[in-house]
Amino acid sequence: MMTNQGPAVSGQATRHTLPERKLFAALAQARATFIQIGLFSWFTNLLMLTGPLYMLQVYDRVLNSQSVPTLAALTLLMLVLYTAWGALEWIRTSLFNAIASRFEASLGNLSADAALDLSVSHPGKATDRPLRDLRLIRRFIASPALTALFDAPWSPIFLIVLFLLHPLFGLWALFGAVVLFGLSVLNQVLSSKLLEENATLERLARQRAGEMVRSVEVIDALGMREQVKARWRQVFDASDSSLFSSRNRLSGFAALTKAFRLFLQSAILGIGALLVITSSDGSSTPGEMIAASILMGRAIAPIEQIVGQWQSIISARSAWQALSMALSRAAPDMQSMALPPLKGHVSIDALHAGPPGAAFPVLRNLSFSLSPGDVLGVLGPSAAGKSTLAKLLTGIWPASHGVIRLDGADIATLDPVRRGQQTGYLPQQTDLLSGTVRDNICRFDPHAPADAILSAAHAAACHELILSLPDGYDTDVGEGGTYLSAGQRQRIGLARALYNAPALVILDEPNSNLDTAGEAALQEAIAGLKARQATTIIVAHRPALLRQCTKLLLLEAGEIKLFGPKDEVLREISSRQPGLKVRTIGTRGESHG
Ligand SMILES: Nc1ncnc2c1ncn2[C@@H]1O[C@H](COP(=O)(O)OP(=O)(O)OP(=O)(O)O)[C@@H](O)[C@H]1O
Repeated sequence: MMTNQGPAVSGQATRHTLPERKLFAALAQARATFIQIGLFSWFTNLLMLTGPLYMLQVYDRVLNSQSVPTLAALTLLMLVLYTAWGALEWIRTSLFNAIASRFEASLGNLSADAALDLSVSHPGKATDRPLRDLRLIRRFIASPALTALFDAPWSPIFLIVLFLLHPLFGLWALFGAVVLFGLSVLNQVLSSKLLEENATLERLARQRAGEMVRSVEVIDALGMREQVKARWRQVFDASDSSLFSSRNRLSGFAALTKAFRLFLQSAILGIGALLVITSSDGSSTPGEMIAASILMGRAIAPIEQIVGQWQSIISARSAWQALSMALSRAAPDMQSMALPPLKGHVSIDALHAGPPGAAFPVLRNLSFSLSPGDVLGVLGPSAAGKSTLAKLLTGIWPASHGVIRLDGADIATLDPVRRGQQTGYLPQQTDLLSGTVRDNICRFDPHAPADAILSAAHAAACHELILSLPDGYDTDVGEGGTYLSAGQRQRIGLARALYNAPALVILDEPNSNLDTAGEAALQEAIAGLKARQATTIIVAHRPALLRQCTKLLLLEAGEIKLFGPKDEVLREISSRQPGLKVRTIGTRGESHG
C-alpha cells in the first residue's frame, strides 16, 4: 500500500569542515606577502621616528648652537628619510592591495558556486550574497583598518622610547592607550549588535526594493504601487532608523576618542613643560617635550584608527562568517564518475524528493524506468509534482530517498557539468540569459561550432523564426530574454535544450506559450527526438502533446497513479472508476501498488 508518510527532504548535501578553512587557506597563499608587509611596517614605523628625532635635534642642538649648516644638514636628512618613508608606505599599501586582489581572485569561482548552490538549496531566494561578502572582505583587506593592525605592534616600542625619555611621558602615554583601548572595547560591546541588526535590515530592504523594481509592470497594471512601496518602506525605515542609531553611537565614540586624544597630546606638552621647569640640572629639554608629543601620537594612532574603522571591522567580520558558512556548505567535491556519452536509460527507484528545504517530500515512492527512444508524457493536476520530477531528472534537486539512475549510474554521483551538457532541459519559465540568440542556443560556449548551433535550431524547427528576428542569430535577447515574446523565448529555449543532440531531453510544458506554428514546430522537434532514439520526458497539460508519446505517467499528489505504454494508460484513464486502485504498469513488466 502506498503511504503518505515519507522521509523529510534533507536538502543539499553538506560538507562538515571547519567553515573558515577555505578563507584562511586563501589568505595563507599570501603568507610571504604578509611577511614582506611586516618587514615594511618595521621600516615605516622606524622611519616615523624621523619627526621626533628632528625635533629633538632642532630644539636642543640647532637652537643652542644657532648653526644654520647643522639645521640644513638635519633638514636634508629629514627630507631623505621622509621620502624613503613615503616610498615604503606606498609599497606597503600596494602589497595590501595585491593580497586583497589575490584573495578575491582565488575565492571568486568558489563564491560564485556558493551563491549558485545557495540559490538552488533555497528555491525562490536567489542570492548573490557570497559574492558581495567576498567583495566586502577584499575591500577590508586593503583598508586602513588592517594597516593599523600591522602598526599596532609598534605601539609598545614607541611607549618604551617614551619611558626612556622620561617615565612620566611613558606613564601618561600608557594611561592614554589603556583608556583608548577601553573605549574601543566599550564601542564594540555597545555597537556590534546594532550594526548586525542594521546589516540584516539593509539586506531585507535591498531584497524588497529589487523585487519591487523587477515586478513594476504587474505592480502598476494592478494598481499595487502604494501597497508595495509601503511594504518596502516598512523595512527601509527600520533599516534607516537602525543606521541612524548605529552611526550616532559610532560617531559619538569617534568624537569622544578624538577629543580625548587631543587632550592627551596637549597634556603631554604640559607634562614636558613641567619637567623642563622643574629639572634643576637641565636633564629635560624642550626638544624632548615635542618629541614625546609626536611619539605618543604614533603610539596611540593604531588604537585610534581601529576605533574609527569599527563599522567596517564589524561588517567584514560578519561577511567573513557568512562567506565561511556559504563556502563550507557548497556542494561537496565528490569523486564524480567519469561520464561517457549518455545513451538515455533512465531508472527511478523508490524516489522520495521535493524542493530543497521542504518539510515533506513532494514526490513519494516513485519507481519507473525508460529506455532510449521512449517519449514519456507526464500528466497530472496542478501541484501533483510534475515540475518537481522534471527538476529531479535534471539532477538540480537532490533525492531525499531512493535513487535516479542514468545509464545505470546514480545521477547524484555524476559530474554535474558533464551531466548538464548531455541533458536537454526546457523549464516551465524559459529563462534566457542576456546575450544573443546564438549565445543562448550554444549555452554560452565561446567555442561552439556554427553548424552545431544551426542544427539545434533546425532540430527545434525555429531556424526561420530566428532569421526573422532583427539581427537573426545575433539578436540581443535582453535580460531574461525580455526583448522576445514568451513564445519566441520558449522556441529558442527548446533549441538550447536540443543543442548537441542530448540523449536525455526533459521538457516542462514546452507548449504553454506556443501558437499553432509553434505547436507544429514542437511536434516536429519531438518527432526528431524520437527518430534519433533520445529519451524524452514531456510534462504536459494539453492533450496535443501526448500524440507522439510512447509512455504516459499519471501523477497525483506526488504519487504515481498510472504508468505504462500510452494506449494502456489512456484506456485505464477512460475506464477509470471512482476509487480506482493505484496501479502502475512497469516497463519491466512489474506492477507497483
Ligand atoms: N521552490 C519550491 N519551494 C517550496 N515548495 C515548492 C517549490 N516548488 C514547488 N513546490 C511545491 O511542490 C508541489 C509540487 O509543485 P510542482 O511545481 O512540481 O507541481 P506541478 O505538478 O508541476 O504543477 P503545475 O502543473 O501547476 O505546474 C506544490 O505543492 C508546490 O507548492
